[in-house]
Amino acid sequence: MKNTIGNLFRVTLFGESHGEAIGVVLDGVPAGIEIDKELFDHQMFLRKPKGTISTQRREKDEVNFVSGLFEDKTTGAPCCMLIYNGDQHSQDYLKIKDVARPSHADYAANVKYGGFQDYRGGGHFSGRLTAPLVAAGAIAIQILKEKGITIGTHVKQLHTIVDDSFSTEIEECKKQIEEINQKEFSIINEDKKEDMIQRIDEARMSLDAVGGVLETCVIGMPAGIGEPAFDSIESRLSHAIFSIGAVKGIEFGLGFGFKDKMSSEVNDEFEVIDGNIVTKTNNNGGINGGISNGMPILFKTVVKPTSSIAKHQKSVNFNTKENVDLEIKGRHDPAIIHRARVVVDSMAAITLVDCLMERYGMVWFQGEKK
Ligand SMILES: Cc1cc2nc3c(=O)[nH]c(=O)nc-3n(C[C@H](O)[C@H](O)[C@H](O)COP(=O)(O)O)c2cc1C
Ligand SMILES: C=C(O[C@@H]1CC(C(=O)O)=C[C@@H](OP(=O)(O)O)[C@H]1O)C(=O)O
Repeated sequence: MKNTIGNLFRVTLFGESHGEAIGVVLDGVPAGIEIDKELFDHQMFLRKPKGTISTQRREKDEVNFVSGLFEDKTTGAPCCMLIYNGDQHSQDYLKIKDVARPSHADYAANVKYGGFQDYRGGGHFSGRLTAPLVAAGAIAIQILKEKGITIGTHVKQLHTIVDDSFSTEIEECKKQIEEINQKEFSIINEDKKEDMIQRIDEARMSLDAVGGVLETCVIGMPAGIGEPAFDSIESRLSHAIFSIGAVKGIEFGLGFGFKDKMSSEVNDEFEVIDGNIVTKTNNNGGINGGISNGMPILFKTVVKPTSSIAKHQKSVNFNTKENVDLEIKGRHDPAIIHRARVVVDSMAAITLVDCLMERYGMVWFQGEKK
């Protein structure tokens, strides 16, 4: 299994949804950082399921720092964060242990691990594993914040309901990011919120699920970060964002919208404002040649509808090789997208800290000497 991402700021993910615990080891954490407890707890809170629009599994998601923290500050040693599981209903999975849930990882994992994988709750493939990613991401977000870099993600589209986009005016966009980062349901145009929540509830009541599109903006990223070709910021971010279950697509800036445009319509022309080089538009999402150009980094992520739905489906028993009728019991998210938004922020932050470290070194982030 490949469970580590990052070059200098490295995240190793472990655990299973119905095992004793899940967690991360975060290596390359600069020393002397005092964890902002309020920000940390807030990030964990944003991922937690609430109400009827999320899974009914209720975990405490308390993060235990096992190492790397001394007298409230990071020591520079690997930071191991552990989250105990407590609300598993493993019997829900016993009956379907050899049946592939359509669009989930069961069949593929069974082939790869020869049936030894923990099938309960999707095991290591569960969305539950995003809790430790958010814990690691909270530290990355704090590190970026201290350097004036902010990240925000909102539900741009839920099924067919569309939210406004981030403002093209940087100060206004910064304000929007601050606002959405406080919201449990991340949306720019509040008038759309009830419709979206209702759509998720309708999906749940009809034993179905919905997906959508997240839009992410990073402001304050300095120009000149990233590498050409293989380690472009686009590839690094994509690698990280695709580690989130249910993500099926990502586009930067105008992305697929470039397909029917003329260059003269979409080229980002440069200009100098108050001595700073900026672009008039940002169709390239703040990245040229794989390297940041100082404009906001903009990308969209498609999150598919949750695969485990209660509606009757056709599948197979991969042991007996028989066709079977499947009705999934259990406590699943009728939509993932509103919880995934903070996971996207987290994975983006982890990636960008890593990219910044490669350019400026770890000392750039280190706390004041005692
Ligand atoms: C926060 C979060 C919650 C999720 N909840 C569920 C769930 O309740 N039921 C489910 O079938 N999939 C859920 N998923 C998605 C699965 O983890 C994912 O579909 C599965 O691992 C297969 O990966 P793939 O969809 O990327 O192919 C969730 C994902 C995330 C990020
Ligand atoms: C528990 C969480 O999400 C889980 C993600 C998940 C999946 O298949 O990804 C399936 C469900 O697990 P279970 O069937 O054990 O209730 C969700 O509840 C969480 O995110 O904390």
